[in-house]
Amino acid sequence: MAKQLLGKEVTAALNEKIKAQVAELESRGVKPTLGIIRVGERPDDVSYERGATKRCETLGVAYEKFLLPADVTQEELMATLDKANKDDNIHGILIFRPLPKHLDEAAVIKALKPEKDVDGITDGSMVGVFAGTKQGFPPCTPQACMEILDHYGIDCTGKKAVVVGRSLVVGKPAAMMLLKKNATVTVCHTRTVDMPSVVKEAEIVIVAAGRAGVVDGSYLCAGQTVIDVGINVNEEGKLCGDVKFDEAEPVVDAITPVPGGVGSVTTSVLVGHVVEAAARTLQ
Ligand SMILES: NC(=O)C1=CN([C@@H]2O[C@H](COP(=O)(O)OP(=O)(O)OC[C@H]3O[C@@H](n4cnc5c(N)ncnc54)[C@H](OP(=O)(O)O)[C@@H]3O)[C@@H](O)[C@H]2O)C=CC1
Ligand SMILES: Nc1nc(=O)c2c([nH]1)NC[C@@H]1CN(c3ccc(C(=O)N[C@@H](CCC(=O)O)C(=O)O)cc3)C=[N+]21
Repeated sequence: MAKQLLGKEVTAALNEKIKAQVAELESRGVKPTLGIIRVGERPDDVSYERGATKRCETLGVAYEKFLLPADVTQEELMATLDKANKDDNIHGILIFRPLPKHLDEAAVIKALKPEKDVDGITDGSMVGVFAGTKQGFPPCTPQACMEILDHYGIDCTGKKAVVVGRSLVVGKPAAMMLLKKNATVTVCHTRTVDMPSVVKEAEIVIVAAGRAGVVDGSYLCAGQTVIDVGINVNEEGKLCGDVKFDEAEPVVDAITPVPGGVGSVTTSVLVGHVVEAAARTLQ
């Protein structure tokens, strides 16, 4: 039976640190505040927003929502972003993605102030992850994966790691972060040949494909740590990951559940970035 790597154990430690920083900032007259820009009502945007705002509330961080209709024009969206960029009382900005197809996402990302890029989507933040320099913030989800590994003392040095997925939000930055931790990293995607044997070779597996059950028991073996990033809704309307948990759990050493794993750590990391962005304005 695998050890379960629980988000709430990881967030407990993170949250204490964040609360202390919030108290310190408040004593200096700063209330850390997150600006949330949401276009339309996509269910996964709404559920991420719910998780993020709840986390803000429990940690004493304020938030302001900018809700725009799904058919908003590029000009209106840019004007909203400009307002949030210029507002000194907003320290971090979260823009849900992907944006509806009629909008120019690249132009929106370009316009976001790097200091407020708490979700790590600007080019500057990416350079930070890839070159190891400190600008912007690392994307929250892959950072949450690293927080889980760190919290449970899972050392990556010299280990074989596989990342399933190569998106700019999760897969690619996760691979860079594992590399920084001295793992030997392989990245799988839809064109990978014989994925089961590639994944089976790894000691650390991060799965971010966005397909329920894409990794089953045939990919896994004893000795592995599995981090399941996927958030999918199954036929019964329940949240489930990209890994077949029932097949993985009896086999591997350690695994994150969905829900209760990466997702809950992601929101703490996000709020931590807002607090850090607020602190940087005082430096
Ligand atoms: N826990 C959290 O906080 C968060 C969770 N998520 C979840 O993580 C998952 C991934 O998100 P995201 O990276 O944005 O998704 P994308 O759809 O942008 O990327 C998915 C990646 O997985 C690869 N992939 C898809 N299917 C397969 C397959 N059958 N075999 C191998 N590779 C495959 C794709 O390959 P190719 O490039 O070849 O198409 C692509 O690189 C989603 O379930 C999302 O909901 C996302 C953000 C935050
Ligand atoms: N710029 C941007 N960054 C994102 O990271 C991003 C995005 N846009 N658009 C939408 C997707 C989807 N996504 C979710 C994250 C958590 C839950 C979720 O359900 N979280 C639960 C916990 C789930 C669990 O415990 O695993 C919670 O926080 O309470 C859902 C969806 C982020 N995304």
